[in-house]
Amino acid sequence: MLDSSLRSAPALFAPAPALLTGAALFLDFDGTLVPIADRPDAVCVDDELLGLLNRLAHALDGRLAIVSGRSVATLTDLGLADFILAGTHGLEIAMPGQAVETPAPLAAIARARARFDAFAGQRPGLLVEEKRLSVGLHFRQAPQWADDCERLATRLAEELGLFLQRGKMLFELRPGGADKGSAIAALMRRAPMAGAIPLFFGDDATDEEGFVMAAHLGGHGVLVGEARPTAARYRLEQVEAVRRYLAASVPEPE
Ligand SMILES: O=P(O)(O)OC[C@H]1O[C@H](O[C@H]2O[C@H](CO)[C@@H](O)[C@H](O)[C@H]2O)[C@H](O)[C@@H](O)[C@@H]1O
Repeated sequence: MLDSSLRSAPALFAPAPALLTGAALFLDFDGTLVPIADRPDAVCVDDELLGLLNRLAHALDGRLAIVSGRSVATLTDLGLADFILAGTHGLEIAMPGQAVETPAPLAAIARARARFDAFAGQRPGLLVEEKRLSVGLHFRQAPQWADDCERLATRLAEELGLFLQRGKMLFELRPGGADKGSAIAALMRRAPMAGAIPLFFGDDATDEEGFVMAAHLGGHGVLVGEARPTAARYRLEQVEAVRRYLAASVPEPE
C-alpha cells in the first residue's frame, strides 16, 4: 500500500495556510510539535505550544488530534489531556473527558520488557521505555549498540509474536492491529472530525501510514524534516516551521 503511493522528494512543497480551513488536523508529537531530544523524558510542552494548540482547536471547532507513538498516559502527563489523543501508534484513543479506549496489555510485553532491561543493564547508554501496551529500546545515547538492539528486537518480535515498530534511534515492540492510519480513519468516522478534510503532520517513518490514510480520505500529509520518498503531499523543514505555519492560521490573543 505504501510503495505505490510514495512521492519522490522534489515534488514536495510547503502547504498553503488556506489548507487548514475546514480541516480535521492530526498532529504527530515528537519531531513535529517538539524537537527530538536526547531522552524521551527530556521533552515538554511549553506554554507557547499549548496556547497554539488551544487556539487551533478552538478555531477548528475541536477538530484537532495528537497522533503519537507516546502513550495516552504520557501525553496526558505532558499536559495534552484536553485534546483528542491517539496514543501508542494508534492502539489507544482518548476523547477529552472520556475513558481511554485501549486494549488489555499483552503478557508478551512484560516478557519483552524483562529481556530489554537485562540487555540494557549490560550496555551503558541504552534506555528502556516502558509503556502500558508496548516497550521501547532507545539507543540515541549509545549508537554503537544499534545493530545489537535491532538483532534483539527482531528476535523477540518473532519469539513473542509482537510487532517491531522502528522509530528514530528506537526499536519498539508492541501488538499489531493498529497504526496511525487506522487511528485517523477511526477518528474521521466520529464527531467532531466526520465530514472534514484530514490533514496529518508527521516526521517519522511511522507517520507514513497516516499520510496514506489522510490522502485516502481526501486530505493530505505534511512531511516534517528532510525530503525523502513519502506519501505526504507537502513538506515543512522542521518543528519551528510547523509551529510558524500553524500560528499563521489562527489569531494571537489580544
Ligand atoms: O509518534 P511520535 O509522537 O513522533 O512518537 C515517536 C516516539 O517518540 C519518542 O521517541 C523519540 O523522541 C525522543 C525524544 O525526543 C528521542 O529521545 C527518541 O530517540 C525518539 O525515538 C518516544 O519516546 C517514543 O515512545 C515514541 O514512540
